[in-house]
Amino acid sequence: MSLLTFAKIAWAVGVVSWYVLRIPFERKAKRQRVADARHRNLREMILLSISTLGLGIIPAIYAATGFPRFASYPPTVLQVVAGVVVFAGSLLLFWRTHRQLGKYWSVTLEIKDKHELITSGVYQKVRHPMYSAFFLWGLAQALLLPNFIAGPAGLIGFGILFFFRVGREEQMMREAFGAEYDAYARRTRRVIPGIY
Ligand SMILES: C[S@@+](CC[C@H](N)C(=O)[O-])C[C@H]1O[C@@H](n2cnc3c(N)ncnc32)[C@H](O)[C@@H]1O
Repeated sequence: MSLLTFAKIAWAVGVVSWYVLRIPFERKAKRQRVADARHRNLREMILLSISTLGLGIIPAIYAATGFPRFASYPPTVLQVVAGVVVFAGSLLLFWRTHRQLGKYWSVTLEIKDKHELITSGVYQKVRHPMYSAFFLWGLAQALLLPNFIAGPAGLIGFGILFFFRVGREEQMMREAFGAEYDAYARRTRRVIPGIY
């Protein structure tokens, strides 16, 4: 098997693992009644579509067909090994964030019935560890797919979702939790502990 084929398979295994890992949490979260869905709107759907394009559709087309071929370059062993390690770290972080958010998790922005603010564990130092995990996934994609378009598409697609969503998510949390969220925001960063 060539290094390129191995890298593409590693990327696909990572994506499928993420999908499978999420199934039980998705079921659990769906059972919880939604108290505030004001922020679940067309803008959110467009942002989610852009993210899916970058993290799923563009790399899947590249992995299956090699398109766009002109933007491809030969991968190195170090790059592929780093990609596998980063994807594994991303999946571990996903699992931990899902376990901690539990029934309060949602794909879009919403507040559940009797929603509680989680501030411990992976939520102790950063307010958006699940988004940190998505950025790690994007980085793993850039390392595993040696193509100047399909590789960075995940970081760009998810980056657009993140930067247009994060302020609104924090505003929604502030409205729901008031001073408790303000205090939490003061002692944490968004996605990188101690930095941002
Ligand atoms: C896709 S999840 C992402 C959560 C968080 N931004 C993260 O990156 O870990 C979005 C939902 O999680 C919920 N949420 C976000 N931060 C939370 C927290 N610290 N405690 C409880 N629920 C939270 C919000 O209700 C939001 O609709």
